[in-house]
Amino acid sequence: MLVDGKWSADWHPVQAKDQKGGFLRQDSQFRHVVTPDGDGGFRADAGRYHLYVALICPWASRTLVARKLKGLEDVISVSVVEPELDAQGWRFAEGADPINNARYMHEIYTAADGHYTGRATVPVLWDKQTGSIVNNESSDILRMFNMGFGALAGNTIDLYPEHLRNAIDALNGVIYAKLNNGVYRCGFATTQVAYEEAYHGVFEMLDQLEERLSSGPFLFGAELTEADIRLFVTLVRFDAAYHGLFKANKRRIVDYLNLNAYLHRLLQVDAFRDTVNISHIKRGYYSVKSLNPTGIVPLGPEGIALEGTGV
Ligand SMILES: N[C@@H](CCC(=O)N[C@@H](CS)C(=O)NCC(=O)O)C(=O)O
Repeated sequence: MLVDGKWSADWHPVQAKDQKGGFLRQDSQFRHVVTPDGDGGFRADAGRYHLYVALICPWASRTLVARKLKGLEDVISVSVVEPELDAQGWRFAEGADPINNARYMHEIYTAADGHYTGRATVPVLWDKQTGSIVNNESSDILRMFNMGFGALAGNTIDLYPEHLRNAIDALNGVIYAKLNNGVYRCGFATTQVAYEEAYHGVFEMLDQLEERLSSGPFLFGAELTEADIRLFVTLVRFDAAYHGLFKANKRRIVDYLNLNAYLHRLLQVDAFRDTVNISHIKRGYYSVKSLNPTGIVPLGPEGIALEGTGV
């Protein structure tokens, strides 16, 4: 991580733990918002913003799905980091960052704030005009892509409709705690007790969702919302990475009738399918040395040989 703008120690997935040895995720620090009229300082202009992502990362993938669903591909450009994290975290291949010409993601953070202390996470929404980070919190970026770009968006689908907002927020909250972040708490637990607590939460949530999706097609019936995006990015990684590497191994998604059908339903939509890259997902997660010291990437499971275009 960065301490006062300097890369301080080799990258490690766990920097903070709770009293039981549970994994704690850091809070995002850049929380500005892009709006159609720029009243908060960042106006939605075509070509002004750049999105930094990793295709292994569920949080970054949320933003990629939303960008594509809203038809913002020509408005917001993208850079993709290499799937494997090395001692300095996320790395760019030669030429992958035409905006800042960075070699590592942490350079984007120090370009925005020379005294930044924290992890250099993706996604990041970068403002080319002021040379700064607008936001590094995927849930904010998702909402910005839904409404903040106004008429620049290529279509009018509303992923956070007024009449469902409270219900979406409530569902997002439990799915995040027990499942989206729950799988990480399972994988990065440093005690048996923390692991078991996280494990039970993951499968309680999957069981509840299996039930909920018996009447679909989406989490809120016929309306596709941001809650579906946030669930999808975890489901699509589950059998390939979380079941094995993170020891979330009571069941796989293919073992659930409704969840599996839902996952495949979403995969028929370009914005979902095209932003998935299973090879990046497997290589990336299995490169985490503390969980997989040999770095061997498993060949299985079969039946998920899904290769999207990346972005
Ligand atoms: N709250 C952030 C979390 C982002 C996050 O943790 N991203 C991970 C990748 S999945 C990351 O970049 N980790 C690198 C690190 O922690 O050093 C969000 O949702 O945007």
